This record gives sequence, C-alpha cells and structure tokens, in this order.
Amino acid sequence: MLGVKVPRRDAEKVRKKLIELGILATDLRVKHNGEFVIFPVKEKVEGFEIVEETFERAKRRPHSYREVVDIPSELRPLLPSSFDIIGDIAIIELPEELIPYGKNIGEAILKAHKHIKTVFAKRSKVSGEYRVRELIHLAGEKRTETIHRENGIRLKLDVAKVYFSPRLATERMRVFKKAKEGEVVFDMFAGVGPYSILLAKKVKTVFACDINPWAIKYLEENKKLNKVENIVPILGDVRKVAGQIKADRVIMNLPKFAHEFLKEAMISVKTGGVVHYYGFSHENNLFDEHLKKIKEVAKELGRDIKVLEKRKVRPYAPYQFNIAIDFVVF
Ligand SMILES: C[S@@+](CC[C@H](N)C(=O)[O-])C[C@H]1O[C@@H](n2cnc3c(N)ncnc32)[C@H](O)[C@@H]1O
Repeated sequence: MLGVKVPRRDAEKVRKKLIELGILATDLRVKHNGEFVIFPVKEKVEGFEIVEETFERAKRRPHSYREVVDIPSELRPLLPSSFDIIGDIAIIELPEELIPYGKNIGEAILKAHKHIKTVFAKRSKVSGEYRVRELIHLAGEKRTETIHRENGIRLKLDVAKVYFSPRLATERMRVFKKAKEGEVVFDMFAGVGPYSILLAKKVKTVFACDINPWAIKYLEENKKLNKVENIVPILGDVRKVAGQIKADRVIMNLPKFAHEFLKEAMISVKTGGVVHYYGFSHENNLFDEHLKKIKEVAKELGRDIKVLEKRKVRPYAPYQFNIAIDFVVF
C-alpha cells in the first residue's frame, strides 16, 4: 500500500491537503514512525515523499445501528430508521415482531452511537393525566434519569416519570422568538420546563403549572441548573390556578385535551395577550374543528379573538398532525 511520509510538524497541514485532494484512505490507520507520520493514500501524488507501507484497518463506527444489528434477515425491513434521543437515552418504537430481538437492537444502537448509554423500547403510547409512557429496558445502564440539552438550556428529567418530547425543540424556539421582554407568561402544562426555562431567559416572569409532582420536582431542579430565578412553579390542576394569573402569553401544550382548557386559558390572558394553542388533527381537517371550539369559548366569555398563525407542528401518526394555532384575545 502507498503512503505519504511527512515530518510530524507538517502532519496536520498535509492531512488536510490529502483530504482536499480526495486521496487519503480513511478506512486505514495513519502510522506514526518516530519523527514521521505516514498517511495511507489511494494513489501517488506529486510533491510528497511516497513510501510502500502496510496499514491496519481503522475501527469505524457504523453509520446506523441497522448495519450491525443481529436479527433474522426477513425482519430487517421492519427496523425503524430513527428513534428519539433524550440526553444519553435512546427510546425506540418497535413493532411486535422485533420485541424478541430487543436486546440485540439495543446493543447495536449502543455500538453505533457513542454518546448513548441506555436504550429503551416504547411499550405504550403516552397516556393518563401525566402523559407518560411505559418503557422496556433493552440495553445499557438501567437508569431512566438523564440531562437533555436543547436550545442552549439543560433539562434534567426521568423518561419514565414525566412527559418529554425532543421533537418539539423547534416549536419551543418559535414561541421563544415571538415572546417579548417584560412579558408575563403562563405555561399551563409545563412538564419539566422546556418552554418555561427557555422563555425565562427573555421574559419578566413565567408561571409554570403541572399536575405531575415529578414534573415540578425536575422543573425546580432545572431552574437551578439553568440559573433562572423568574419562574414560579405551581404544582396542581390548572383548573384551580387559572384566572388567578393574568398573562401576556399563555402556552397550552397538552394537544390531546387542550380544547377542554380553553376557558382556563382565556380567563388567564390579558386583553391583547396571545394564546399558543396545540391540538391533534386529521390531515383532512387540520384547523376548522379547533377554530370552531376556540370561537365558541370566546363567545361564551364575551371576548373576541384574532388568529395570528395556524400551522402543522409535526406529524404524529399516519395522516395525523400536531397543529398549533396562535391567537390574540380581546
Ligand atoms: C404534553 S405534556 C407537555 C409538557 C411540556 N410542556 C413539554 O413540552 O415537555 C403535558 C403536561 O401537562 C400536565 N397536565 C395534564 N393535565 C393537567 C392539568 N389538569 N393541570 C396541570 N397540568 C396538567 C401533564 O402532567 C404533562 O406534564
């Protein structure tokens, strides 16, 4: 095999040059020989000392767990192409047929992703008041607590005890960009605080409510972790809290049931304030049903609304979307 031999002090410059020329053999290991470094190359190149050398194969991490997983070949087409990563925990949704191979799938994920330390399969959809899901441990450390980083903040949480979706990071940033300094925000369904902590970096005060004691415990920890003081965590049913708070901006991130809490949102928002409403919809009727409900509740309360924006947030099931409607209340 051919090698390019250079003095160690020139090695980095030459490595970049060989990559630029497309002739560095990246599947082989670079050799160090005293004061010299020898790069494996695919062909001769002018201007360098060329030597004959033997090189070992470089250990490469697979690009996907699917390259290294040990399962019967007829089941391979069923392997999911992606999974959620929360901190250093991977959570994968497996079809029934793959459950018996869960351990192999978990180990393949650990092999392909250095930063993942533990792998779980989703056993159920999110359910119950706390919107949590059952998990089955597949591989790696047996723990459910982790620290997730998104939008420049750190969120400590337990994936088995609280709701958290890393897929909403862009949506949270969108709300952050709309919020203004000096505002009072009411995060009605705060969880461990992905909206609250982020918004607290910009607005005056965030009232953050959740009915799950674990969510509020982690929210308290996340306040400290991110050094934000201007969040007021409230443990309890938002029905009992609404109306006592007067906010410039209300976040209703409980898409499955938000329509049941519109009254609570509208009695908590100041005149001219904004509500960020979330829902689930079929693609044939994305916004109409939700808008009808929003207008009905506004009418009951003798208030007016003006829609600022309606949009799809993300797909969540075949033909189903998580949608957002931002509206002003007068
Ligand atoms: C879909 S999660 C959203 C959490 C968080 N906003 C996030 O983005 O990760 C909804 C949250 O609402 C909380 N919740 C459900 N019903 C509630 C109620 N009546 N009052 C207050 N919180 C409630 C659940 O415990 C859960 O943490």
